[in-house]
Amino acid sequence: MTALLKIENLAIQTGGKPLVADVSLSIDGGERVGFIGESGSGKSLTALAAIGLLPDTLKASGSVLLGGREVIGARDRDLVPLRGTAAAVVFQEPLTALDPLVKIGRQVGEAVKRRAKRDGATTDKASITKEVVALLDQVALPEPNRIVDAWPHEISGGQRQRAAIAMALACKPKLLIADEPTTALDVTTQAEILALMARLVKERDMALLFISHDLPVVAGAVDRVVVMQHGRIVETGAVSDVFGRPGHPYTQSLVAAARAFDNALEIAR
Ligand SMILES: Nc1ncnc2c1ncn2[C@@H]1O[C@H](COP(=O)(O)OP(=O)(O)OP(=O)(O)O)[C@@H](O)[C@H]1O
Repeated sequence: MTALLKIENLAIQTGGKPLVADVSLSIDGGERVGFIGESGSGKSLTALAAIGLLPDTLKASGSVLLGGREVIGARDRDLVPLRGTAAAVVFQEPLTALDPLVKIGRQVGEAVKRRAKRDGATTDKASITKEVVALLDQVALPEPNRIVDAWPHEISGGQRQRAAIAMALACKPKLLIADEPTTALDVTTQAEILALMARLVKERDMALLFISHDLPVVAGAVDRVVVMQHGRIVETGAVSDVFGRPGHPYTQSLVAAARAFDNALEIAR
């Protein structure tokens, strides 16, 4: 089977300074992979490189095959058809994806329309609206008919993240990249969004690249984990192996910190 995403020897630099080095990683259809590591370890840059969204000031080398197409060095217009279809991204802050000046229904509708055009399906207003409402319903937004007409600031942070997920799903991506999708949310909402993503990934048989610095969150969301430190992969393997018997000192410290936190909660109970 061809991998959905195959990264080989990825390096990212700025003005000669290495930010990411020697990253190789492959994700097959339906696989759920977690990226874990401290802030600044290169997780987001690796994910952006995977879909060709690195800022122009950064230089990438190596190879990134997304849906069988080389991303590094490709022209942006050649990558546009891959984005949303081969892979779609959900960012930490939903307003990265949502335009604050455009109503939710119209934004999700634009994404649905792009998909319909690509598939040669009808793009009349009634069918687009119907699909938008169905998508908002799938991400469990209450009263989707009202939310269609809402501005982003009129709904909660958790609801905005649900709307951003609906937009990401509109093009039926094979791989969903979630970059700290719950970090900006309160704990209860975090749990709801994680449960939603787990359900959608399963129902739609998508692969998942889940980026987080929160070890318990990653452990619950994926099967395989990649640990990054200082721009390099230091350990990779099945969640149960890496977190159960961490080999690298950095992973050991992450696991120890998560255990200490768990114990503190236990004592407080
Ligand atoms: N546009 C940029 N120009 C220069 N350096 C950058 C740029 N974007 C990120 N960096 C640097 O690259 C390194 C890796 O950043 P990256 O955002 O990938 O980390 P991360 O692991 O995703 O962290 P976080 O969890 O905080 O998002 C950091 O040192 C960061 O400061």
